Amino acid sequence: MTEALLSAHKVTRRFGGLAAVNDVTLDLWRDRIHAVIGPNGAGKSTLTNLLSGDLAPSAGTITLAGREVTGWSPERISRAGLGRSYQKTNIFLPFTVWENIRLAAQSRTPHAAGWLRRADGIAAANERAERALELAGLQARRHHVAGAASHGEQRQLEIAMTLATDPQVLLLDEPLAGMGTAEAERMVELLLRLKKDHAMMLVEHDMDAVFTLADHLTVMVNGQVIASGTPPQVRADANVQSAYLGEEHV
Ligand SMILES: Nc1ncnc2c1ncn2[C@@H]1O[C@H](COP(=O)(O)OP(=O)(O)OP(=O)(O)O)[C@@H](O)[C@H]1O
Repeated sequence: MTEALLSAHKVTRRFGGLAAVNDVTLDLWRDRIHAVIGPNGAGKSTLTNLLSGDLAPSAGTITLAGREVTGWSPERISRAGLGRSYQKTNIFLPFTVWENIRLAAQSRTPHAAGWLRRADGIAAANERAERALELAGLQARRHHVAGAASHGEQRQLEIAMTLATDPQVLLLDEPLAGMGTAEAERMVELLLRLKKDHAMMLVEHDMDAVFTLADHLTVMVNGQVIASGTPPQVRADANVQSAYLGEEHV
């Protein structure tokens, strides 16, 4: 059996007396979407920050593609194969869609000495950017100024910029936030396309999308995992029903 691409083992993060993430264990596998859900303040963003290296855990270990990465900087974790989209946009609005993706791809180019190696790096960055543009379905928007793109297209662009760094693991923080029905449907299709070559963790409040997309669900409340399993298993869990889902998905 192949191993998980990303594993968090008994990860805890305290802020003073508060355990925002408390003893959380979770595995992300290629070709699977793992949704993390829970009410506001449950610890989902803190967990994402721990996995991406934006925060260091107070306890526990994180392994990425077979290497322990606990305490590594976000840049080093990104180079090791983790891509993360942020709730707050990282897009340069005056630049075109292509320029934004190209810049993200270039951030992965080593600062090689010598013009030949630099030229190789530039060609590789162009290829990564082309692939990301196509995967995200933004070819027709290539020359559009990012600031003039719709909200849904800007979210697609954020994902394309993440893809341009060639990640194996994707952490997506509310990719459907603020979207209308048609935009949300396009994003769901995109995420299903991306699942094929990536391990994906999805933090999302849109329960229809979560139950459409997720192969595995982890439910957090007050920093702790209260349930973890397939969507039918989680749907049937009495604790989850009372803590979070209410009646509509039962
Ligand atoms: N830097 C920080 N310092 C102190 N407390 C924090 C910090 N970041 C988060 N917290 C607290 O940790 C808890 C978990 O917050 P977190 O943002 O991870 O929850 P969340 O599930 O992502 O919520 P939401 O769905 O609203 O984004 C909350 O009580 C929050 O106030």
